[in-house]
Amino acid sequence: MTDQHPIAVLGGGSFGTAIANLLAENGQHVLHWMRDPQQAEAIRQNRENPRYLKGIKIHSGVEPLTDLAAALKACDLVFVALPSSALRQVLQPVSGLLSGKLLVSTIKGIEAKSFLLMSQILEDIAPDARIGVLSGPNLAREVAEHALTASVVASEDDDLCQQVQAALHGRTFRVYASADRFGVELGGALKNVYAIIAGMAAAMGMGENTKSMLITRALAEMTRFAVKLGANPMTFLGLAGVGDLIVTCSSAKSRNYQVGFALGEGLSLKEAVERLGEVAEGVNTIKVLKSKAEELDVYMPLVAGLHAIVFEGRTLDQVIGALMNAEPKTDVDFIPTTGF
Ligand SMILES: NC(=O)c1ccc[n+]([C@@H]2O[C@H](COP(=O)([O-])OP(=O)(O)OC[C@H]3O[C@@H](n4cnc5c(N)ncnc54)[C@H](O)[C@@H]3O)[C@@H](O)[C@H]2O)c1
Ligand SMILES: O=P(O)(O)OC[C@H](O)CO
Repeated sequence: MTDQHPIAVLGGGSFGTAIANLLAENGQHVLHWMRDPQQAEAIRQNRENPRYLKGIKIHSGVEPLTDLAAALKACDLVFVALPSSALRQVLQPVSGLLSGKLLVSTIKGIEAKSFLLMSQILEDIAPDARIGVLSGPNLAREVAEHALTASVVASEDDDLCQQVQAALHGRTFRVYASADRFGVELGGALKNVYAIIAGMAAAMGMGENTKSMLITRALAEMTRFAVKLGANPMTFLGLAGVGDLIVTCSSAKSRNYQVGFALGEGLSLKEAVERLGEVAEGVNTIKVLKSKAEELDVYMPLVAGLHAIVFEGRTLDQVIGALMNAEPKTDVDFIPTTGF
């Protein structure tokens, strides 16, 4: 199904560019909003976004533009691929144009002051909009290079899910639907923190057993936290939970993993972030998550350990020692005891 209207993608970084290209390859006319006029002009001229997706040809159906109001007025379906730190600042001033729109956040972050997820911020800014999220194991470069990929669109609004599936589903990109917007979105935000830890472990030369332990204990920890917030633990067994956790904790293409790798090599957080030069949402999530876990009294030793290394001056050896010597725990917290 081809939408009558163009589709807007907000954000000129790697994921916005990858999503814009996918939509255009599916026959959609895409208005790709970015703040940088030079970047928009370069894409218009050269059909490439060299800073964020070097070497990827941008489809002729993608129209880069810097007039946000024009993009929003022309489109009903809007994908939002901005850094979490920019969301309010970009969309609050144009909130009057968002009423009735289908707003789909691809942002994997948490607002520090409020602990709101990005689709909750969209609700706050645009109470009359229809809201969804897109999340899953979706490294932008691999999406753009047509690696076979699956994602999840999540919303209480079934029609929104169907419209997103119709627009994005293609030869190399498969979109599953979920009604659990909160769980899907929370999984995407939480896994970034564990990818930093996995990158650190890789830099220290740790083995495959260690990687597997980290990913599995990360899943236990994030699920425990999510359940405390009222989320459905089963969602964490899907693409946007364990699926995204695996890819981000395993791939040097992940920016969060790269930050962790740099920390493991001995760089400071500031140096690691500067060397990356792109968004690694997990960096901001560490503090927010640590304090929320304490407030809710949820046991999150990996988050606490990472926080201790990055913000409390503890060494990797001290934290690893404390983690390995901690009292043994139960493997799986949420085993149903009836119904089998
Ligand atoms: N890159 C991926 O593989 C990937 C995959 C899925 C989801 N995401 C999520 O998508 C979101 C965006 O990430 P990305 O990878 O595209 O980031 P990126 O680092 O590749 O690019 C960020 C973009 O945002 C723009 N930007 C920054 N501040 C802005 C502002 N105030 N106003 C307007 N534009 C601004 C930058 O100019 C840049 O174009 C993040 O939350 C990320 O977690 C990324
Ligand atoms: O590069 P990262 O670490 O932001 O991860 C990208 C995506 O979230 C992977 O699904």
